[in-house]
Amino acid sequence: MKDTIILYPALGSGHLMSMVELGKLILTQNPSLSITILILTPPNTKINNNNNNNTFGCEDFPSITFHYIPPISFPNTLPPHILTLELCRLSNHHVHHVLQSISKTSNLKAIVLDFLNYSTTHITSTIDTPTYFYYTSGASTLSVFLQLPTIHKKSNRSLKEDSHMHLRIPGLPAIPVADMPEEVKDRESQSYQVYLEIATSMRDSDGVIINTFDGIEGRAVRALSAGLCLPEGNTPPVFCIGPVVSGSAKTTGRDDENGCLSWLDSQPSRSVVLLSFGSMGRFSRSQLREIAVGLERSGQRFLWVVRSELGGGVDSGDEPSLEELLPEGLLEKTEGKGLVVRNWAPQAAILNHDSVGGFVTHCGWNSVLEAIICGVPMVAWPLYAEQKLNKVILVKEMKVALELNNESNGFVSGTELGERVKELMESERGKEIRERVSKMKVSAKEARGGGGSSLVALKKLAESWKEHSCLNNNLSPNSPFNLHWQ
Ligand SMILES: O=c1ccn([C@@H]2O[C@H](COP(=O)(O)OP(=O)(O)O[C@H]3O[C@H](CO)[C@@H](O)[C@H](O)[C@H]3O)[C@@H](O)[C@H]2O)c(=O)[nH]1
Repeated sequence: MKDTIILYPALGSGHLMSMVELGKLILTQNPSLSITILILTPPNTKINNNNNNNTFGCEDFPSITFHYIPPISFPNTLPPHILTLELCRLSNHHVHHVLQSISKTSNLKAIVLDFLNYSTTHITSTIDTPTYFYYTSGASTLSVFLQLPTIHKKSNRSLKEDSHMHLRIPGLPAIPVADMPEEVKDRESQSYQVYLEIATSMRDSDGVIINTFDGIEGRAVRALSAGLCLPEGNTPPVFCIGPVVSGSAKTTGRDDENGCLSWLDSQPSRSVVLLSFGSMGRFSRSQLREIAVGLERSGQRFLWVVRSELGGGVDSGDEPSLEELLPEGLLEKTEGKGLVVRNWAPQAAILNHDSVGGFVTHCGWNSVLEAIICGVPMVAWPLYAEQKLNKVILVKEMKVALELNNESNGFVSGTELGERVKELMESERGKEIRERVSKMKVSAKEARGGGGSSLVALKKLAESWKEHSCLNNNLSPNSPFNLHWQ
């Protein structure tokens, strides 16, 4: 029987693609393993059986197979982050059946859950297969999240009541409580309970795989690995195997549907600022106009991926035109010097283009890593989730980004944006940031090269799997857990 690792990404392309890349990395170092990736189907949609290894860029990895979890129907009115968690919870009985069936023909060596799929630990805790988490953000934010159960025990106040204070965590700069994710600021909220459970599950797991490397978060990685962040002594083993980025970030792939790459070909080296805000970042019309004003004032060349708030709700597809959204004449005035594209652009390949010299980012971790491996300095404009924490690390610790001043409601003025973009591209401080990120680009390559820290961590991880002898007997159809789900 073949030794098999199960990977279970959360819903959403960022989580799925990152896990697929992790699978490829594992196989590159351990070719005798086989990998099964479980894929959640978005609620109320049909299963897409047409996807095969080619769809995920796995044509060279026949040992990776994909298993689609059948779709679940439930009201689509939940906020996206709760919907993701709920879908996983409701899919657990399917996952149990899948594990049962795979265990008949393979030695299940380990299960790797996206941290958002923590509810599947209810299943994995009943079977004798080690459970690991894949944390798709950095070591610094992981250190912060792992504190939650400790903070919860020590105080009965909500973080929102202490927003003027700072958290002191070994290996990290002082973290303003105001920059903590909104989801964990109110103890009475559902999301607070969820993140508390995620943190507890990660602490209790067999290990946490982190998409980072020593060269960018060395202090945080060392403090975390040495158990300094959790003095109670329950730090899980951590494996920093990054940077794991999508295939297109590593190549100069010419998938250029909306002409971004050919437009960049006509621009001077390192002259263009990219503005792109992840898979979900959307702005109000007034904020979009202010960005336009700021870009014009900055005098810099730009490539801007515009995504507006939807008029009639996310599902209506009701989107105003660019002409309606942007100040009159902007597109004509900036012709040749600026390119505005709608909704999506091949970001990784753009960052890899020689003409790009700066990046205004929402601080999503994949975007941060893509910028670092291309040596592109950043302006940090966090929007939601753990992005404000990433900003603190990018600005205060790694010193590869400039911070934007915003109003209490998050609104950024055109003047502020224009000044920061200009500072990044033209000032001495911008030059220092560029030099620092260029060094990190080199260390990213070293981390993943022979003898590099990430390959060493990956080897350690694979050794921990080898130690586990196959004991899948608890997956028998009569196990108490099985009865529970029937
Ligand atoms: O026009 C676009 C916009 C995005 N991307 C790609 O989409 C991914 C976006 O990932 P990321 O930067 O991590 O942003 P989110 O999609 O917002 O990621 C979620 O997941 C991340 C990893 O856990 C968290 O750090 C973020 O806060 C959370 O919002 C990246 O690979 C981008 O290259 C494109 O290719 N084109």
